[in-house]
Amino acid sequence: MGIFKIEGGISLKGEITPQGAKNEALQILCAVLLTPEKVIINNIPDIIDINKLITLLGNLGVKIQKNGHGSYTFQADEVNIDYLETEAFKKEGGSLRGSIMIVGPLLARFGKGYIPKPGGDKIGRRRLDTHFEGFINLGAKFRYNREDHFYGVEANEGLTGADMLLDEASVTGTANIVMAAVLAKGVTTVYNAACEPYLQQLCKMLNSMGAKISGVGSNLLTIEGVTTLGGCEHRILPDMIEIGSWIGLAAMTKSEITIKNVSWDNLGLIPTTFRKLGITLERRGDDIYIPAHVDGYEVKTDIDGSILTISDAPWPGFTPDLLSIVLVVATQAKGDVLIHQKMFESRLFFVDKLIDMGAKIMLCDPHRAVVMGHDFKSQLKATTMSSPDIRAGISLLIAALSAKGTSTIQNIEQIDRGYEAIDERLRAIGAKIVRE
Ligand SMILES: CC(=O)N[C@H]1[C@@H](OP(=O)(O)OP(=O)(O)OC[C@H]2O[C@@H](n3ccc(=O)[nH]c3=O)[C@H](O)[C@@H]2O)O[C@H](CO)[C@@H](O)[C@@H]1O
Ligand SMILES: C=C(OP(=O)(O)O)C(=O)O
Repeated sequence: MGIFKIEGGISLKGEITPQGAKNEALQILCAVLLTPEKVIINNIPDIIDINKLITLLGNLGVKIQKNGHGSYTFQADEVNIDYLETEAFKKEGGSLRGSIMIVGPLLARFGKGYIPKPGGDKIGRRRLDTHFEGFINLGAKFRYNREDHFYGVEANEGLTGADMLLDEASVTGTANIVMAAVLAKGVTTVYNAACEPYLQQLCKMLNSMGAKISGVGSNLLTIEGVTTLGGCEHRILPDMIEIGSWIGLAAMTKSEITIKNVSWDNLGLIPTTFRKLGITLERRGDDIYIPAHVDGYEVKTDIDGSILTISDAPWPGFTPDLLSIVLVVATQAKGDVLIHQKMFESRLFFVDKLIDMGAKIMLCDPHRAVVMGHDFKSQLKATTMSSPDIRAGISLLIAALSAKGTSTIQNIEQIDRGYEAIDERLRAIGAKIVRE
């Protein structure tokens, strides 16, 4: 397993361009299974999770052609559905969270879809009930093999549209159900649908392939089933979680950074939330300019003077994937912040490492931590740490870049899962980071 050695306490300067969005790309790649025609996808990030999914599509018989950096053509005209029954699939298929979204398209097009219990971050319980309840509503039969944690759905007679109210606004669950419903007979309505830009992009892509989805961007989707879908060309949005990571990095290292081509209109509450921490962000065209915060940043309290709380919520609420980054940035703010991670119960435990580095954090319970900012009066101290999940990993990396001395981060595959060539890109703006 690789490590990063990071010499901290150095201000960075320059421009950084976000990669394509990991969580959108996972949905979009699964959607290529819905048509025998060619689908061109641009701005695909070159990261471990995405490359694993591309390999999985290849193993299923999808023809894959690389057109250039981040651009691929896929053609699923000879899908080998029997691959789903192989030992190789049982081993590989569950190695990332995103692979769960092959089930909806396969069920819709071939009448069956199987998946081993998917992997992804160990950040708490990650149920799949919403996905499978959705498929059952469309007429599929559910099979679960408890021994080897193998899930399956079958619909020999095809799928039929239905009205459904999801038990929670699951991101991958909504994507899976939508991809099944586009080829079902009749009309499906999905209420309490997730509506992140990832899903809006998926629906736009499916509509450009001939699907009939309305309500895109809302929590009520109406899907009129069609019999076939055709090819298309799609471009993935910049990764909003990466953008948030760079905002946090800039503030915490007092760096002047411009984040290029961020697609502002798709950032939701992200700029507002960082501004609540006292961080200055300027919109320059479609870029974000962050000046060097030489005098630090001061947390804004609520109107009544009570302590600022930053919590996650389904879109258009603040994404849970940025709370670890907000937390690390708060360790150097002037003022206190309560971080409330509502969705996942094991995502805050990494604060132990920040406490070791000298941060003032009180973990109240698995969901809540109070951070008392140092206002740069005390610098974090370098240490050796291991990254438990992708976003904790980047947060620890940001902490290391701001800390005094040389830190070591182990288990960097966690970071590489979601951030493309992160060491190279950070070196380009002046970071002292080495991969060993
Ligand atoms: C590959 C991918 O796209 N992964 C993202 C996706 O995961 P994923 O699609 O797996 O996450 P879900 O949206 O299904 O749910 C995430 C967690 O939040 C809980 N929950 C969800 C909805 C809700 O209204 N209330 C609620 O409590 C669920 O029980 C679960 O524990 O969405 C998560 C939530 O934004 C993100 O952290 C992940 O990065
Ligand atoms: C939790 C995440 O990813 P995954 O759902 O793939 O584990 C994430 O992107 O922050």
